[in-house]
Amino acid sequence: LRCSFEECSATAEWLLSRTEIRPLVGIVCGSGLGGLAEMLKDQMAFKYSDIPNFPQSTVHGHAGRLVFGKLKGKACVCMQGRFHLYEGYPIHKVTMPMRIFKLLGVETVILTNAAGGLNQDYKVGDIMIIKDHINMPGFAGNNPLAGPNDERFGVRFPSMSDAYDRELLQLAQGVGAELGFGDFLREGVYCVLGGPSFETIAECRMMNRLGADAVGMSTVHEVIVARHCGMRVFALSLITNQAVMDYDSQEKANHEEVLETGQLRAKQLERLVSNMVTHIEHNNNDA
Ligand SMILES: O=P(O)(O)O[C@@H]1C[C@H](O)[C@@H](CO)O1
Ligand SMILES: Nc1nc2[nH]cnc2c(=O)[nH]1
Repeated sequence: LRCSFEECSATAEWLLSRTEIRPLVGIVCGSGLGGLAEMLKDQMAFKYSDIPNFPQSTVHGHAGRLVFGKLKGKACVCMQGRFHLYEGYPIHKVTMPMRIFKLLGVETVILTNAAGGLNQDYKVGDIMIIKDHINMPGFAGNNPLAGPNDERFGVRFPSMSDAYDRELLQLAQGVGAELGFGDFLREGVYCVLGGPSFETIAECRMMNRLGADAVGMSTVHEVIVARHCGMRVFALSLITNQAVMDYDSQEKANHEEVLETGQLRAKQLERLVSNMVTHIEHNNNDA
């Protein structure tokens, strides 16, 4: 079976036998946002290539390491590099790390990504808290839960109307306001596409009309699998570029700009995430 319970358990046990850290929070770093992992203290890092059954990172800006450590005293695990559909991985491989998180004991997942801004009020450098998503590959049947369902992970038909935890969203708003980030902190809808080509002008206009505020190539698949197995989810997008909506514009989306904007806002993003982590409540606080 693809990414079966047994396969995921073997990977989780391999990791648990090599570190004493028992993470309650799992973090995923988006393009150019790998600095988040560097915040962890008492680090223990594994290269993806050394972890049994783990995919490899192939994208510039995604280091390919799983880092365990403490963030302000809280045990965390951080993916420094994620997997995308356009790398050629089947969708269940893209999301497999969420099941590993679950089997490591993670209760809360924090996902980050770099995204293009569709909302005309957004500026490059804005941080958008994701309140909901539009799953374009899902419309075409490409859902990470397609195939036989293993009840040990979750139910056949999981709800997605509560995908993004509202308490965590409130917490992020509060922490953001305390840090003085109000001017560039937003809340909106993220739309995922398969990539790797960036979208056309007509596609951007369409998504905007459909209610999307930002567009990207990740996160949603991971959210679905994380929710399926009962972890709480918080996600945010760094708006690294304005989606091109106008035929008179000479702008063109490019990955270099995405990584550069990541660097500009990295420190603020790290502060937002680390301050949030200190406030997250867990059922099991003995790790
Ligand atoms: O992993 P994320 O979603 O942050 O990466 C985005 C989407 C593409 O992988 C890349 C495009 O620049 O950034
Ligand atoms: N699809 C998509 N992904 C992105 N990641 C960062 N910027 C963009 C963008 O404009 N479009």
